[in-house]
Formats: sequence, structure tokens, C-alpha cells
Amino acid sequence: MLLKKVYTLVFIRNDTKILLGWKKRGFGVNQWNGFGGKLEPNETIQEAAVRELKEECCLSVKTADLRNIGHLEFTFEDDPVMMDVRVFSTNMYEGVPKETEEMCPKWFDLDRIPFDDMWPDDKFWFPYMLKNKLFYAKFHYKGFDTILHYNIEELESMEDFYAKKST
Ligand SMILES: CNc1ncnc2c1ncn2[C@@H]1O[C@H](COP(=O)(O)OP(=O)(O)OP(=O)(O)O)[C@@H](O)[C@H]1O
Repeated sequence: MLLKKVYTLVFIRNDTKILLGWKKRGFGVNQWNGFGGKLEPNETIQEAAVRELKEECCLSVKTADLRNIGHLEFTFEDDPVMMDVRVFSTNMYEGVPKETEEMCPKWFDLDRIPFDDMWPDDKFWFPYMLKNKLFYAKFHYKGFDTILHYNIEELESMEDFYAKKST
């Protein structure tokens, strides 16, 4: 049986640039990614997304300004835990990105995303995000470098997707 752990992943972007963070420790260390992490007890997914963004790069966003743009599921060979990742995006934020103990933030042009130094799955679903399409993708890994199989689909609505998922 698969155990599910919920994570957030937040991208700050405008029409030409996206903010990524260089992960300095822990899961996904030494790679660029969005900002996020595990849910703490008694917080909503949106609250967790806001908290992690603040903790990791010192930017403030309002929960209402976060758009849920996709859902990712990661499984790893011989690991019973499925990572269930809610992806958010916004261009509304306050503050200036600052380096923290966990992440070093940097703006990238949308046509210069450093996929070679990111999770291998990112190159598959980033194109959906960059074209403002909603997506649902699943990736099954062997170790952390090899994707054994994956599936990705465009969604019409995240609300409909989650409504169907919970039935
Ligand atoms: C496997 N392919 C993947 N592709 C893209 N993104 C991935 C990912 N796998 C995990 N992620 C994201 O990486 C962050 C990890 O968070 P992580 O540091 O473990 O969480 P948290 O900050 O709570 O941990 P601490 O216990 O405080 O270190 C979190 O945003 C999560 O969505």
C-alpha cells in the first residue's frame, strides 16, 4: 500500500522570468527548484505554501494570490511513500528574494531554465506551466536520477480534478 505525503511547490514568475532557488540542503540538494516543502499539522496546503516561500526566500504572498496550476505524484522504486505535490504560481508578492539557510534564489529568463541542474521530471511538466496550462503528472523513479515511467496530462480545471480524485 502507498502512503501519501503532501508537499507544496511555489513558482514566482512574470511574463519573462521565473524565480528558482538553489537547494542547499536536504531532499533535492544541489539543484534548482521552486520553493516548498511538507505540510505541518493543522495547516492548509495554501498556508504551507505561503510559509515555505517565506522561510526559503523571504518573500511574502497572500494565500488568495496563489494559483494552483498543477498536481505531481512521485513514487520511487522500493519506497512505499508517494509524494503528492501541489504546484502553485503567482506574480503577486512582496519583498526581495533573499538567500536563506535552505535556498539561494535567482531569477531565470523563461527560455534559459537550467534543466540540467534540476529534477529530471521538471523538463517534462515545466512546458505546461510555462504555457499556462494546468497539468497532472506522475513519475516513477529508480533512485533519484532515472525515471522508469511517467504520464502527463493537461487538465481543464484543478477543482474538477480534485473533486474527481476524492470520490
Ligand atoms: C522527485 N521530483 C521532484 N521534482 C520537483 N520537485 C520536487 C520533487 N521532489 C520533491 N520536490 C519538491 O522539493 C521540495 C522538497 O521539500 P523538503 O525540503 O523535503 O521539505 P521541507 O522544507 O518541509 O523539509 P525539511 O524537513 O524542513 O528539510 C518540495 O517543494 C517538493 O515539492
